[in-house]
Amino acid sequence: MTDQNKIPQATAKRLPLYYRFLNNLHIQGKLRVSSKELSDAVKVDSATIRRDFSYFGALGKKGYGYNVEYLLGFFRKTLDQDETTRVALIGVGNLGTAFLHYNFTKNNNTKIEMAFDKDPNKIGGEIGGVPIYDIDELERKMDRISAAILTVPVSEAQGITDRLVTSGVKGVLNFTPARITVPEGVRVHHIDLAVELQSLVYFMKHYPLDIDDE
Ligand SMILES: NC(=O)c1ccc[n+]([C@@H]2O[C@H](COP(=O)([O-])OP(=O)(O)OC[C@H]3O[C@@H](n4cnc5c(N)ncnc54)[C@H](O)[C@@H]3O)[C@@H](O)[C@H]2O)c1
Repeated sequence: MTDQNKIPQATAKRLPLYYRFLNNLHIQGKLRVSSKELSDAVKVDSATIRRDFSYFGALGKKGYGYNVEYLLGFFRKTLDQDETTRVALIGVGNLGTAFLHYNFTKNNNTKIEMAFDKDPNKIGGEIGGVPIYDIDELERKMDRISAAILTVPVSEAQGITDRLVTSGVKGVLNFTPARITVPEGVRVHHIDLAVELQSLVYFMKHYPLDIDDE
């Protein structure tokens, strides 16, 4: 097994991107891929790709590129593709409902197994094949769930997070604007579309891609 500690975090973050693209190539029967092709597809410059891949012991050959099968084998092991991570979603509102409809299992190894809400009209229902339980039953229902998606109102975020942590959750994908606090050993990734949009607009203004406009 490869020593994952040797891979820098920035590289590790790109692994799922690479994996998804290579898996599609593999399905199409492609045996090799050039760093240029990869770069165009995943929007990472080819120098970075070459550096990333050198950590995996995959050195591209000039005029040949990278062996798709070898890379996929490596990524599967590193990303533990064989083992599905069980995920719970808390808050089946606008955002939560959209996530439940989205099939996360199509391309990777995560699966939303269950959802929770406090609205009696939603409890007992099902969206995208995922059962919706009463939030009061969180501790009782959570079985081998290691990650959670948080799509509740901001005021509920910390309280729910505390309960998730007590139930053994080790990672939270936080869509609420709340800056939640967790004990050491629990990872929180915060996703804010407003920030992403602002950043896009900033780059559009200050780093325009269309050189004719300059
Ligand atoms: N990160 C982003 O880019 C982004 C974008 C839009 C919304 N949001 C945030 O995502 C969250 C959800 O937004 P939304 O538009 O889906 O809201 P929503 O009001 O449609 O949904 C919230 C859901 O949470 C449920 N809920 C409330 N309290 C609960 C509790 N204690 N336990 C379990 N469920 C509970 C409600 O019944 C409802 O179904 C909000 O915090 C919002 O600010 C984030």
